Amino acid sequence: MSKYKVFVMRHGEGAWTKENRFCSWVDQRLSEDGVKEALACGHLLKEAGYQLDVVFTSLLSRSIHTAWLLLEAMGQEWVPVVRTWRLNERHYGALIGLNRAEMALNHGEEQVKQWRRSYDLTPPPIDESHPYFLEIYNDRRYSTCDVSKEFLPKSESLKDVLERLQPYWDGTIVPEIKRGKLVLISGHGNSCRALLKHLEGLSDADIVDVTLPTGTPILIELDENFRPTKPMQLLGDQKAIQAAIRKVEDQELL
Ligand SMILES: O=C(O)[C@@H](COP(=O)(O)O)OP(=O)(O)O
Repeated sequence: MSKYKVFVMRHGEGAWTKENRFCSWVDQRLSEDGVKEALACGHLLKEAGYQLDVVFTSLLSRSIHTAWLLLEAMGQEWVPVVRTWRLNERHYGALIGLNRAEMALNHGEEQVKQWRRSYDLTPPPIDESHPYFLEIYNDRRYSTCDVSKEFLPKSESLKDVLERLQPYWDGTIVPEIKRGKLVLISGHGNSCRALLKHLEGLSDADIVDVTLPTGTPILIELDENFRPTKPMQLLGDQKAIQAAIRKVEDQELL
């Protein structure tokens, strides 16, 4: 029997999703479609009668704006929004800013798929010569983290994301859920995949086939031991959701 419910969602479409570039820790805003997606999620949850108690986001604007828009559409703007770097998108290292299809031209589609979806492959790290290095590491938000700047990642596999996310899930989010709070996590494609791997008990091989569309709330129902009681549910029009998943999967195609 389900004791707890939690929503996990990837933010609305970001400006660089449209340009097919690895965005990762670069702070791009939502595209016009991304704004519409976030509002539509809010309407969907409102119509279903949900009342949120707390929303967790990353430190990146696209995840925070998604939370704000969703809460506005629900008429629940007062609900606390808690930000943490531990929900940031996976750090794509030297791949940040690069176009996926161009990468496939140079390295092959299979290599790009491996970089994007494998569990324990870490892309080459970012270094100071990278065009976005200073923009990321000189940003004041990263002085507010619970680890000092020099220990923040320079590249991450999905496994690394789960390792930095899990202590926050266990220590901060789970206690809120246990207190009976309805929690929504407005995260990113890969921070949400890491969390779903953990919650759904997916194998390293199975997580490779999980791709998340933007702006789609995923409802997870858990028993008292935080084990799923039913398959996760992507809420909304199922045909549109499948099309949106295919669109993300096809980003590395030539
Ligand atoms: O970093 C990015 O560009 C995407 C994920 O890229 P893929 O893993 O799908 O290539 O993250 P998000 O848009 O969810 O913040």
